[in-house]
Amino acid sequence: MLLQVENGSYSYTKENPVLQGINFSLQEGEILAVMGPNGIGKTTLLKCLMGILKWQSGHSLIDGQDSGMERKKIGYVPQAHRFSFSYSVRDMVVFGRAKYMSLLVSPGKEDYKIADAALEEVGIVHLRDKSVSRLSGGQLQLVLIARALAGQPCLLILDEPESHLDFSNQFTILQIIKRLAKEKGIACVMNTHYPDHAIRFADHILLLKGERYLVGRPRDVLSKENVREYFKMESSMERVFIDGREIDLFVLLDKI
Ligand SMILES: Nc1ncnc2c1ncn2[C@@H]1O[C@H](COP(=O)(O)OP(=O)(O)OP(=O)(O)O)[C@@H](O)[C@H]1O
Repeated sequence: MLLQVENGSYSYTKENPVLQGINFSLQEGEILAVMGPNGIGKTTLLKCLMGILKWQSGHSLIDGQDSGMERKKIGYVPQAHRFSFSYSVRDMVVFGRAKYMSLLVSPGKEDYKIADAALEEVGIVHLRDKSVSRLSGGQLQLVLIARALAGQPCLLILDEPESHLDFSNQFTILQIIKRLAKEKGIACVMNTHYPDHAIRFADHILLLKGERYLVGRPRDVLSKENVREYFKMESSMERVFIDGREIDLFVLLDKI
């Protein structure tokens, strides 16, 4: 078991508990999509997993060790907001090595080698010398994934990795995440607002709702009944065959 969360709870104020008694686990190479209405606690969960916020009860373990002690094993991919500074893509990616470097020490040959391999892994070697302030949103998202990869994580945490991207770039990013998970065995936890992305790319969904939550296979978690209860929407999921492929199609029908 790579990631294990046991009885995790967190609240910013006593009156409003955000996460209560969360339990789930993730194996190497598995993708967990975290879903739920706005303001329900998805980002808070990611922050607890990364140790930016401390669980108030319970804990999370990576490879059986407290995740606070294993922070180097976690790579974080924030949402892609434009940078105004003019680092090159390569320098930005080598920042992913910072956790292995002592203060005031510059990255060495080996760090650049690992950064270059990360650029290659996500297919952006051609952007290597470009300034990060001159990238499109999709390119920047790939740079942020490469930066996280340069840290050689076994757990990637991604905050809405496909937000602000056109549907083609959304697909590209999610395919890359899936490939990294399956080929390199990296476990991924990503927040998403898109049910069809979770169904297509995730192995499990964690659906949050106030004091409750559900965790399980996408098809089970996003059942008609659950979507009605958690999002107040009518929906339907159909299994279809297109070009010889079996695909679960999720459709939102109406607000209740
Ligand atoms: N620093 C903070 N202090 C107090 N309350 C906070 C703080 N950060 C978040 N909250 C509250 O905690 C709850 C969960 O916030 P969180 O950002 O985790 O939600 P979310 O599910 O990620 O939302 P969204 O889908 O809109 O991004 C919200 O009610 C929010 O107002």
